[in-house]
Amino acid sequence: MTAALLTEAAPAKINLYLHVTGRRPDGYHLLDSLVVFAQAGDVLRYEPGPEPLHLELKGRFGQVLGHAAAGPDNLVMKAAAALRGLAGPGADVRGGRLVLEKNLPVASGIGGGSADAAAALRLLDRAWRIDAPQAALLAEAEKLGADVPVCLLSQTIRMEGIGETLSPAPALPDCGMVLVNCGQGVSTPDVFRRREGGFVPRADLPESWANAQAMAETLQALENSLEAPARALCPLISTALADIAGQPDCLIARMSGSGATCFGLFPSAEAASQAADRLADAHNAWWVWGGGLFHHP
Ligand SMILES: C[C@](O)(CO)[C@H](O)COP(=O)(O)OP(=O)(O)OC[C@H]1O[C@@H](n2ccc(N)nc2=O)[C@H](O)[C@@H]1O
Ligand SMILES: Nc1ncnc2c1ncn2[C@@H]1O[C@H](COP(=O)(O)OP(=O)(O)OP(=O)(O)O)[C@@H](O)[C@H]1O
Repeated sequence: MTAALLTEAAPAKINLYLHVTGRRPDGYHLLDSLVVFAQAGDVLRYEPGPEPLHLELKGRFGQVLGHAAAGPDNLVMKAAAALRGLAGPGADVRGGRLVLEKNLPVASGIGGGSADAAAALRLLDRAWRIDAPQAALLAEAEKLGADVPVCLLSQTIRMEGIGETLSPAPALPDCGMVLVNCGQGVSTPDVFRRREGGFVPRADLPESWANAQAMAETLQALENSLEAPARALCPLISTALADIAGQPDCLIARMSGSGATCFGLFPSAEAASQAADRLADAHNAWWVWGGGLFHHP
């Protein structure tokens, strides 16, 4: 198998809006969200070999997860273990080295760990010749985390239920995106626990938008229901949102997922990249990225 086939992108997930629409008896929250993926992401590589499967962490945020985090608790290794259970007689399950280039901040609302788990499912399904049906991969993804099914597909999609109900999204216009993370990890369960107030209805979306401006107008009327509790835990979210919104050409600034990463939408990838350069100059310890959306090959 060529190197290209043994490499998988794990793009960042961004919730353009996120409504908490209800709560299940087991405590999990029902959501309605428009999910897109950015060209920013982690990268997973696999070198098959005779030794037991193991994981190495590289990249700016590899250290944050720490050495111990390359063990069985890493979502990549959990995904590999789940995939072994799907292997039929024609499969060629091997050991070897997985290398995770961790470019995305950890516990940051852009699904880094979920994207890594999804990338591991896609990559090892191919490399080990398991060729599992997509429904079987989605079922394993669901067990690994609420965001893993959407990350398995890594395409613009509407996400409902607790994350498992995926349906086609409106056609997106061309646009650019800036991502800003202040460096403070935010725990997803803590943010859900701190949420106050009632539930928010499912959004009413058009079939498509004529341009990024029109999409931003729709999003202005929607919300991220987790933004208030996340701001209470991490006040720098408010600074990040104000700084993104203050950039020329910014159409809207919002928080993704359970935070703390915030995004801004721009009319083009170029405008986003210029805004990112300015934001990075102003906050050189923060993680800042600007560019286009990820389109699944
Ligand atoms: C906030 C989002 O990022 C939006 O895309 C996701 O819903 C969170 O997805 P995730 O990080 O993969 O979440 P999981 O690892 O499955 O769950 C972490 C914790 O978040 C809470 N949780 C998560 C998803 C959900 N729909 N309702 C919840 O209440 C639960 O307390 C759960 O124990
Ligand atoms: N490969 C991984 N990358 C990042 N975190 C991982 C990984 N494997 C396990 N984890 C654990 O998962 C926790 C959540 O990290 P992650 O980066 O996925 O959160 P998040 O960006 O808030 O995700 P979401 O948007 O899905 O809520 C981390 O605190 C970490 O301990």
